Amino acid sequence: MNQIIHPITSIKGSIEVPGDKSISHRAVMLGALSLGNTHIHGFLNGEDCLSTIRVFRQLGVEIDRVAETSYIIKGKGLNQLQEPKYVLDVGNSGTTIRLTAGILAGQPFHSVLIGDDSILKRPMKRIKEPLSLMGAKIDGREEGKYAPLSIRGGKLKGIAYHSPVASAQVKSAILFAGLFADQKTTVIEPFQSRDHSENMLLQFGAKLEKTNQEVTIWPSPRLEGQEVNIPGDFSSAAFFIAAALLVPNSLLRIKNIGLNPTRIGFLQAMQQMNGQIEILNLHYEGNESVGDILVKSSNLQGITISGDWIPKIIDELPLFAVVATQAEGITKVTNAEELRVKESDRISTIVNELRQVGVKVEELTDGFVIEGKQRIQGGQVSTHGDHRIGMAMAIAGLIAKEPIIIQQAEAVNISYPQFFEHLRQISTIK
Ligand SMILES: O=C(O)C1=C[C@@H](OP(=O)(O)O)[C@@H](O)[C@H](O)C1
Ligand SMILES: C=C(OP(=O)(O)O)C(=O)O
Repeated sequence: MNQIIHPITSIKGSIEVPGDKSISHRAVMLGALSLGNTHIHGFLNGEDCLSTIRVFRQLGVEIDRVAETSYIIKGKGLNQLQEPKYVLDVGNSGTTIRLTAGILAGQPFHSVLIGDDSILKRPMKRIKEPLSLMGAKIDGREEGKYAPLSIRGGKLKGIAYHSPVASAQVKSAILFAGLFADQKTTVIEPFQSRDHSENMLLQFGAKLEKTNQEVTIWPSPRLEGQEVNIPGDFSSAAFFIAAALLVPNSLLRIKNIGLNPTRIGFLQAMQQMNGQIEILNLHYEGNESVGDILVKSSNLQGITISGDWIPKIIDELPLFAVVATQAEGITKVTNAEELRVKESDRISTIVNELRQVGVKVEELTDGFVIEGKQRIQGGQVSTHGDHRIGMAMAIAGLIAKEPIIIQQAEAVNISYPQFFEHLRQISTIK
């Protein structure tokens, strides 16, 4: 499907975005492992989270949709998942395959995880290694480098693991496996990654201790079903933050957004670049901070981002590249080599798609450099099947000279099916 994005004159009004993708996955998984029912409100009905529901249904969990974004998960407890008859297909979702692998590592049965062409290229050694050290038998294509993954789980040993990457998916897979271990399990990260798993494990009654870069979990006798109210996804809100900052005469309120400090590196970057952004109505929902974001059009200044900032802005970096084209001076991102192993190689994809619409970008092995205040031309681009590339290029289209046509635009259904409709609602067209 092609989607045409026309230049607009302003962004106005207020908007709510769908539920947080990371939290939606985890609510299904921990709900499945708990005793009693888990009521989820504000679930993201994007393809990735629907893949998680499908996989856990195949593991014998009853999951009922009771309203548009509300589900009841009828928990099986830690030890009653069923051996699946068929392979488990995670679609496009890295979070589903890696976190589910952690849970399956603790199950006394065999299972196979597969996914789409993009999943088959994403690195799996990063979870195979620690889960194998814990005692699970895991194999995959090219000596365990890639899915399909075959897992024979069982009784696990607690380990202390220094993860070579700052990845919440790796950390969460190990912590979930740690629920089934014989003693405590510790994960140490080079930089802190998002901590939704830790927050939710605590909410469901697990024994866990954390500092910024180190988390320890103890094996659990049981988890208890919970009420989970999922806030809007900051990573989805980020597209509208960028739109309101870049399009002149804009004022936008984005309501009920998750503002977990490990997720809002993009917000901090925009503020450091002189973006006029206010947080209103800040409060806690479960263990997560939530609030409204008020954004005004702004004159942005270039900045440099690297190191511990990267995990906190990781999914917003393609969008950050689009914003950088409009900032005064030079914007530079380094240490972001993880971008190359996402749904697409997000460094080369965003660099190439921006070049398609006339932007000059320097590609680095671990990031990019963009000199700002460039005029974006119109033209044809493609998502390359990557939802975040599609939405980032749509924001470029709002401020381009001519319309931008986005090919394979259906990719946005992975994390934000209503994205184009919502964008239209807040846009004033020329
Ligand atoms: O745990 C999660 O929910 C996620 C972790 C991040 O991936 P990594 O763990 O690979 O960094 C992020 O890019 C992804 O969108 C969601
Ligand atoms: C990288 C992403 O997700 P996942 O790893 O779950 O496929 C993303 O949503 O940008």
